[in-house]
Amino acid sequence: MTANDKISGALPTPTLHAENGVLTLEGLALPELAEQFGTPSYIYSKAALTAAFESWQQALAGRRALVCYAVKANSNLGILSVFARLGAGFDIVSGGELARVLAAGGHAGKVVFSGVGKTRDEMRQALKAGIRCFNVESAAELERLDAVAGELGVLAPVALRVNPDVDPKTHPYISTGLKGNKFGVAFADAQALYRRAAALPNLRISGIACHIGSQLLDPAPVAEAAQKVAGLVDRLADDGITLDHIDLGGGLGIRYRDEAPPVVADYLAPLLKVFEGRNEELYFEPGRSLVGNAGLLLTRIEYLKPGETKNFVIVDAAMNDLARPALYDAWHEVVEVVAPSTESQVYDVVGPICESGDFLARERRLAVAEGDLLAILSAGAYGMTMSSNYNTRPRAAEIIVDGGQAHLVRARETVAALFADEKPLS
Ligand SMILES: Cc1ncc(COP(=O)(O)O)c(C=O)c1O
Ligand SMILES: N[C@@H](CCCC[NH3+])C(=O)O
Repeated sequence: MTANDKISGALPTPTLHAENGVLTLEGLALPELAEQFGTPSYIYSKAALTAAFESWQQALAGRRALVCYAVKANSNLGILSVFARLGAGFDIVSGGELARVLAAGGHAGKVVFSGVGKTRDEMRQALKAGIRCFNVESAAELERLDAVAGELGVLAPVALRVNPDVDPKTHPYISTGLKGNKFGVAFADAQALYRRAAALPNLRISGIACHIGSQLLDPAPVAEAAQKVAGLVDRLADDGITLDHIDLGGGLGIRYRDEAPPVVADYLAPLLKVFEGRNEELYFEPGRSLVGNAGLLLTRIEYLKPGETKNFVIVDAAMNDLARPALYDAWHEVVEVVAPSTESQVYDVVGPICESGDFLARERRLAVAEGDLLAILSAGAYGMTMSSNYNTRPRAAEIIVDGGQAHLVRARETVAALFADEKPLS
């Protein structure tokens, strides 16, 4: 077995390699990045981000379509600027995300605004910026948007997010298109709501949207939802309501462990078949599939702690940095950054936070010693964006590597900054 084999087998990030027994991302050695930027740090590969975006664009070539990156997956300005330059649109769920997109050089005219709880302020902000479309999620929101647009003297472009009641066969916390979910308007109510929207003076009906869930590995439920939506679009046309776009949401899954998600072209094929011969522009809102495997979390081992029933590796990253394992029992591959020379043992990889749920991985065979580095893979999506300051832990630094250069795109937080806006009671 070579030193490289000892690090790992197939790595899910296309630009992550083992070279002479050391993990490198776009040719940059992870131990040197740890020296330069400290740990824990999120490290992303621009080439991997670009390749992921291009696979969407290639799969949609020849079709009028807009890929709106779902900002919630990773909202760092560096990441957003990469996608903005590649021509992406953006799917946002808050005024904060809109501000980020604009600060990163994204165009408001390519922004769609999803979410069930848009405030009046957020509506005003988005209308003034001139976003492409509001994905409206309830009757009450429709009325509010009409009123806010009326006050500003503008027309609000709208799509209704419909709930097609299709089972996406994913984790219950991240399925969004079933009847019991808070998202979207009931399919059966959609036609009447479109008629209502058409009667409101300050709305311009633009499209229809749906999103059934995340980490989808099977294209069939999405195609089923698309079929339902296409039927509804035809019934709306019979009512004299014509739509210029159909937004099919995000959801394509990635490989964390041994999943076999379809490549983008195979995921889209059954969907595109549904829309063959139709003229509506298609929008997509992928998040995870664009960033998930373009990033990793680099962490250093503080202690090895043999336990009574299990062994622990205590690292300097924790559930505040990467919440997915604690929240969903999600699996992230953990890899030694330097080919090990010691014997392996089975460990739980845990952080310093005072919660038994503070684990990053459980029951992993690792050959490690105090001070070694570990890479937690597939951490580019819903990693940093779901991080917190629990236990007054400053959040990690974020770095984008690009063709041999490493760019710090978010400095590590300082403890002082964490309570700068607080004061003791006088
Ligand atoms: C409306 C909407 N669009 C897009 C996404 C992005 O999903 P994913 O990261 O699974 O592609 C989500 C999250 O599930 C969402 O709720
Ligand atoms: N946060 C979830 C995905 C949520 C999708 C948002 N609609 C995850 O880490 O898998």
